[in-house]
Amino acid sequence: MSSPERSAHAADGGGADRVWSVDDHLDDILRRLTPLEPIELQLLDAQGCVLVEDVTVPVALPPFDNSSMDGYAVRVADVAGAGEDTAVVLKVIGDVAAGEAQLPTVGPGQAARIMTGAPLPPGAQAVVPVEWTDAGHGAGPATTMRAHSADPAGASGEVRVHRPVEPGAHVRARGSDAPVGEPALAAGTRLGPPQIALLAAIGRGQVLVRPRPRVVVLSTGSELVPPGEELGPGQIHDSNSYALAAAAREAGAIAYRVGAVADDAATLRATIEDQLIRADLIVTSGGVSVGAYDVVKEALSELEFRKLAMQPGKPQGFGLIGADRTPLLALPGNPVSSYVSFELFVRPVIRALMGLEPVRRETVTARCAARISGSPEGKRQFLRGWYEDGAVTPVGGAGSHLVKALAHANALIVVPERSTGIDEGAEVDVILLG
Ligand SMILES: Nc1nc2c(c(=O)[nH]1)N[C@H]1C(S)=C(S)[C@@H](COP(=O)(O)OP(=O)(O)OC[C@H]3O[C@@H](n4cnc5c(N)ncnc54)[C@H](O)[C@@H]3O)O[C@H]1N2
Ligand code: MOO
Repeated sequence: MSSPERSAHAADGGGADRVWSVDDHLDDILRRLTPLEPIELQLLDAQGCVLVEDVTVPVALPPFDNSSMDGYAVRVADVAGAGEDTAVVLKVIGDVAAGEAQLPTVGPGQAARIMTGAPLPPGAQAVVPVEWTDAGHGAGPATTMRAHSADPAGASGEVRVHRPVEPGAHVRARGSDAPVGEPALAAGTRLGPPQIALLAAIGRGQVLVRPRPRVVVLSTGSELVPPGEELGPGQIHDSNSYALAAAAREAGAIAYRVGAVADDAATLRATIEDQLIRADLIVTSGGVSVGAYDVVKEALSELEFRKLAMQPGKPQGFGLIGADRTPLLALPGNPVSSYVSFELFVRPVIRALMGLEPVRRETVTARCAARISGSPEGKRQFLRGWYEDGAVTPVGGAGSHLVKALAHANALIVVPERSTGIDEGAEVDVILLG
């Protein structure tokens, strides 16, 4: 936080007239949250979640010595003298396919056909790839084995081996990936596809994680109609509930979008109370300013409604509601304001509930490709921009109704409280979106 902001905040003191800085508002919200209780989830349901247990390897990975090639399991001494012109002839005693439980024993002068992933049979010490043999066909070097169904006799007869092998060649030793008892994943690890692969490989069907928060999103406004429906006089399409639900999902939450609620405090209150049963977090848009129809304020008097030193996103509401003290963030209704507010406050809340760090998006420094002017002094302004190759170009103006420009931006340009603009070519902080 910059020092001018601190002093602005200090000057405001506490109380209802206090103007909150962006950082103080977020810190205050985060301070009043507790991460969700860990639960056991099936592996795929745990994707993206944070592990809260240390997982150790219960069975060796791989669990048995197995072949890394399609070929022949052999005794090393038998093929020591094999060469291009001095093929060694071995008796083929059977097939070992992946999943085979009954293994033939490979004796001196013998070989077993073996497939990738199949257990190395007793007696064998290495695998000769099929390309180093005649595959049992009596001709020159083979490139492949014929399918067992087309060539069942290939599992018997003789094979000519053209090259020697070292002990352990083309064999993946038991425990060579992870021995029994070794730490597999530590508590605090976020489970992406590779971590899920490891958990599945070591046989874990479910794991203890912090779950994804269930986020109920609802918009308020009697002017709102869903996309897909015709607009009547004075009506607009509800874009916020869609944007916020999409953003919640992208942040890792399970989002439930509730249709727009009309500007009626009793209806809004009843709708929110109905939703509490399935909510770890409620996000509303609209109805938090100073108008006569600003129903969120009216319906949710237990929330704290604040003015923030930011643009867009000045009016914000926050509180814990219902018996379970469910956090509720009431965002302003202007579409850009609600989205920017989501990025700055709701996304960190979702991540904090999931135990994910860092909770804030990455900020980089960029060269400003065009002059920015008219930023409100004393407020942190978040302009939409396109960031590429270390430079950022403003997209659209500062208006908090400019949804199209928002859709063509990939970053938020942060104009600090002390500045009223940014010179072309000057350095500026940029929050990267997506
Ligand atoms: N006299 C004042 N008026 C306003 C102030 C102020 O300080 N004094 N603050 C302005 C600022 S800043 C903002 S932001 C807005 C916030 O107002 P609300 O949160 O009460 O939002 P609404 O009035 O419900 O709507 C504002 C605007 O956004 C449109 N909207 C609302 N919901 C949606 C939606 N789901 N999808 C698309 N568009 C939506 C709505 O139609 C309005 O145009 O207040 C300023 N006013
Ligand atoms: O502060 Mo409002 O959020 O500009 O549009």
